[in-house]
Amino acid sequence: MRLDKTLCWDGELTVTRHDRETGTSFIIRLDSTRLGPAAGGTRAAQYASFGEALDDAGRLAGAMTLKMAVSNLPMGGGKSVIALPAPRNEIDQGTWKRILVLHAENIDKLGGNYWTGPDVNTNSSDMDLLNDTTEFVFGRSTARGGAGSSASNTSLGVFEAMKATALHRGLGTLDGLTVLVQGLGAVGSGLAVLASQAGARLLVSDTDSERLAWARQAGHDVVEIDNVRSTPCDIFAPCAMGGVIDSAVAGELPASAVVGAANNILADDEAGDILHQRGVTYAPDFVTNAGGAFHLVGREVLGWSEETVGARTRRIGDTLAEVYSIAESEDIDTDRAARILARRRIETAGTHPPHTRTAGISVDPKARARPTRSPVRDRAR
Ligand SMILES: NC(=O)c1ccc[n+]([C@@H]2O[C@H](COP(=O)([O-])OP(=O)(O)OC[C@H]3O[C@@H](n4cnc5c(N)ncnc54)[C@H](O)[C@@H]3O)[C@@H](O)[C@H]2O)c1
Repeated sequence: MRLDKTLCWDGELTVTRHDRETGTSFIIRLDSTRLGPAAGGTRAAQYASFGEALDDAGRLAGAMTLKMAVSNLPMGGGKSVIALPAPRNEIDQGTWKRILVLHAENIDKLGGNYWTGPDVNTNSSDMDLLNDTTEFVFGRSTARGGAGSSASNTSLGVFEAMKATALHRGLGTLDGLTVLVQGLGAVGSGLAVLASQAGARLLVSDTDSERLAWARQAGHDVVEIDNVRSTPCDIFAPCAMGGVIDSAVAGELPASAVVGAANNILADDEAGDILHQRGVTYAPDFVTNAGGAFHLVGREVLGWSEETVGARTRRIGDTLAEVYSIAESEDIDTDRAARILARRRIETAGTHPPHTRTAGISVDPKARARPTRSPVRDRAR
């Protein structure tokens, strides 16, 4: 039998559904539940084909497995993709609500083996709506018992990663170093404040003029968008979007280290290797930006206190030290080293038997709002 490449994905489970009324396709992929229930956001986007949407869900679910494992979170990796019939901003409120209710039904049927949160084109209000139907949701609004924005904790984690990387690279503390932050959004602006308080000189870049005005007022120097990757600095911090370092950029980047919040900073496999050959220390993004997961999953799924979330986030520097040690001893790039560390943690963990996974992570019932309405459960009654 000849199978399409997208169907030969070797994760644990793929769930798909199509809604003829709205023309929407739903995909949930569970890459691994070895460490606990799979967790990963819900991405809503238009795709050229169903295969492309399946591939995206699989790739993103795999990245979540690595992020959870390397961060020692008792969760696996999964991801949802909602393949929309039109751009998100052209979908009316009624249609969007129907789409979310159907998605929530799909999640609920997985019985706690998959938890979701916000991602591209979904936000905390959407998570509240999902939570009307299923309890397996994090990233809800504070009014609904959610943990609120994860951005400031992500900034803290990236800051810890930056300090650890500067030390590892022989640059000492951040005091006096030049840090270039690309993207002054929720995470980048918080990072800029922390790095500046630690004595770093800030270079910043953004497409938004209001954010640049804020930066100028704070005394930071602005770099033109097109010059970001050719401006010399000690630490380059991509905090806008992924794919900013391809092999060509890696070969020329005038920085000693790269430490940012953006997901998938490296555009291709060679980029990490080239940075390694050139002695540019790259802090793998799925290690540095885990503060967001600690905040949302920690508070809303695992029932952690704010103190525990903070303590776990400050240990991101220790995880990076382990990654750097593996990279040095095996003479490999740091991205590969982080994947090795994640896989070691997955392989040494016991397999969770089915139906005990949710119990195994001690979900705090007080931290959870029961769904007000569950079409799936209501039908079962
Ligand atoms: N928020 C979190 O907790 C979290 C957690 C993990 C990873 N991340 C990742 O970190 C990154 C930043 O997240 P955020 O929540 O701050 O997003 P955000 O949307 O608040 O900020 C992004 C900023 O980048 C700017 N920008 C866009 N294109 C740009 C460009 N070409 N050059 C310079 N600036 C540009 C935007 O104007 C905006 O200010 C994203 O890639 C996100 O996926 C965020």
